[in-house]
Amino acid sequence: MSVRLEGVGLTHANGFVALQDINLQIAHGERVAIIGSSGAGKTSLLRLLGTSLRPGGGTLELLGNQPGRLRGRALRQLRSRIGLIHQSPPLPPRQRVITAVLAGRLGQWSLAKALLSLCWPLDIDGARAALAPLDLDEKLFARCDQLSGGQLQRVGIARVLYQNAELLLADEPVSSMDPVLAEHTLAILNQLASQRGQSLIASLHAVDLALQHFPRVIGLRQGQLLFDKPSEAVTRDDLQQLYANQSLDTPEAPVHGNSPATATAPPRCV
Ligand SMILES: Nc1ncnc2c1ncn2[C@@H]1O[C@H](COP(=O)(O)OP(=O)(O)OP(=O)(O)O)[C@@H](O)[C@H]1O
Repeated sequence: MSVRLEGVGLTHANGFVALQDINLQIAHGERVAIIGSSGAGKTSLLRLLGTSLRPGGGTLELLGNQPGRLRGRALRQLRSRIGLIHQSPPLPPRQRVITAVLAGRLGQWSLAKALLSLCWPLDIDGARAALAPLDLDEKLFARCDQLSGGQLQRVGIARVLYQNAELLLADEPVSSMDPVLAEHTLAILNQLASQRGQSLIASLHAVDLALQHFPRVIGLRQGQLLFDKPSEAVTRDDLQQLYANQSLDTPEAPVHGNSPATATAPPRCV
């Protein structure tokens, strides 16, 4: 299994319960989209899988390891096998695109090689090859602050493709792209992940893209799994239930309770 969660919950530092009783298994090489309304917990789930957050309860297994039991080098090794694609890639503005892409392998290189690569790009051909399918190879030596938001997102994707991780986690990876580019980029990402046997888990607001590109779709609502099924089995009712916005439907917004389970609107008087 690439990912296994059993009864996993997540409470943020301020006490907000973002995820509850998540049970999920994702096999090696599977491609899964996570959909759900704003605040449903998609990013929180991806951050758990990326090991930047720890579950408050339950069992989390990633690539055969329980990250909570790992420390130091072992944890770094596990992280080097996981590729993170951010909605806004955290790239230093003055950094060259080539350096940003090559940084994908910093976790796999020796300290000396990593430091050298930051000063002097070591694998120009490799970086170009990662950018080429995303039609960005002509920006190889551009500075990151000279790129548009959509181009930066593609640099973030190229960096993870160069990393060649076993598990790819993408949080709204095409949100800054126009519809045609978003479609093209998601197609390339899915095609490459599929060819390389990598698992790909992506959160998306664009339901049509999720259904079109991913064989399996998970619906997350208020921190809980509402459905988990093949994309062709997702129904209009599933989506209506997923996106039914109780706080918008009700005349008065809820004022008490800060967990997804308790932050439901009061019953309506008819
Ligand atoms: N660091 C944090 N501390 C406290 N609460 C948080 C934190 N991060 C997220 N939350 C809360 O957890 C809930 C889930 O947030 P999350 O970012 O996972 O949702 P999301 O589904 O990714 O939303 P969006 O689609 O808007 O990005 C939200 O109510 C959010 O306010």
